Amino acid sequence: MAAKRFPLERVRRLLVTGGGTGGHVIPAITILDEARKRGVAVLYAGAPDSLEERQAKNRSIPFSPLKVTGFAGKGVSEKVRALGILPGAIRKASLQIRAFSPDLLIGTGGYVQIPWVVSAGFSGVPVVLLEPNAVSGWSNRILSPFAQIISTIHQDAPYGGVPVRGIPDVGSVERFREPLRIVVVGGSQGARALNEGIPRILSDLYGKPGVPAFSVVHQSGEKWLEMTRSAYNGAPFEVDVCGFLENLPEYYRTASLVICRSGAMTVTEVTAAGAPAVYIPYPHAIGDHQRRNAEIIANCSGGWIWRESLIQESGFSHFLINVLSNPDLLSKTGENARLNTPAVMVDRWLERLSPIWGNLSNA
Ligand SMILES: CC(=O)N[C@H]1[C@@H](OP(=O)(O)OP(=O)(O)OC[C@H]2O[C@@H](n3ccc(=O)[nH]c3=O)[C@H](O)[C@@H]2O)O[C@H](CO)[C@@H](O)[C@@H]1O
Repeated sequence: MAAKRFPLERVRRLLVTGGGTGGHVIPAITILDEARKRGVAVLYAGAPDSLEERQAKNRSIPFSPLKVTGFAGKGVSEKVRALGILPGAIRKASLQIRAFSPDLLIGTGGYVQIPWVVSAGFSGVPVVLLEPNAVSGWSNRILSPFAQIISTIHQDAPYGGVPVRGIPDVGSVERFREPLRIVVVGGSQGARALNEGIPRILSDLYGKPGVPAFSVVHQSGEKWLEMTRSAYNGAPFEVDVCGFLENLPEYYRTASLVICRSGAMTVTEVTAAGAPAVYIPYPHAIGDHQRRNAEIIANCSGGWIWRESLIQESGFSHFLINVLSNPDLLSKTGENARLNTPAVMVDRWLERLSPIWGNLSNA
């Protein structure tokens, strides 16, 4: 079969930058994999000894490490140190950009992208920034003057949507047959509050009148793995606790209920899979962006939001009993989520950029 045309056909050399957390790394890898499949020369730029470097190495994607420090939420002295590193980092990024000579740079977020986006902007390389959150992150906000396109989560915006590797086929999935499958996900680093709270809550409600039998998969983050495993000791149901799960969308595809944080990619993948979910936003996220991510879906009746500080109260257990015993409600909620997902197949997302890219390269 003939290879599909690369949507940005004038792009022969693509530089992607962005990292720090899974929410920035996963879309970067998705875009890089797709471009490489189309015969485009790629380079991934991020921090040394990081999740992005490990993911690039696992896939043999050429990686350019550059040390930068974050500013947001830091004290004054750390901010000054971060600013001090920046000019040198911008110089190094400029040299790398000159050597690699990309036709396009795509930034997927995080402070690691700053020197690359600034250098690309000054070198006349077109820049696309992806913002997968409902509220713009600080690095995207300060970098926006360097970008030709800022891609947002809004499907109806000209360059909107969040690129994913696949939209799960859920046609034949029987989500609500007993035992139900509950998937608990804390995000790329895990979530302490979910690891500490959810095992006891689920253990207590198992076997309550009206609650169907269920099994649990719990992604804890590597750091909390042992603690979370012991929190499930003696649980009356089948449970699998993992630090990191390689193919989370596959778990969402068959989940009866997901209990999770509301990081941008988590919301994108859960909704793309049509999974009903209880979102428990990280309360200290900058600008409360996790709450805003979840609100977009909850406002379409595609999920529920619970405040972290309330999950230990009896109201949360009653809520879980109510939804678990109501397959119609679960099913309708999952369907609403799927209809309102920000997820777009990565090739389609790249195609959406084509018109402006065509104009730029003719300019
Ligand atoms: C605490 C915090 O500030 N978190 C931020 C971080 O979250 P975080 O890094 O947790 O990001 P997301 O929830 O957006 O995405 C996690 C990504 O990692 C993948 N994954 C995760 C766990 C695992 O075991 N296996 C796996 O593959 C998921 O499939 C997903 O693609 O970046 C997001 C994107 O800007 C933000 O919205 C979040 O607020």
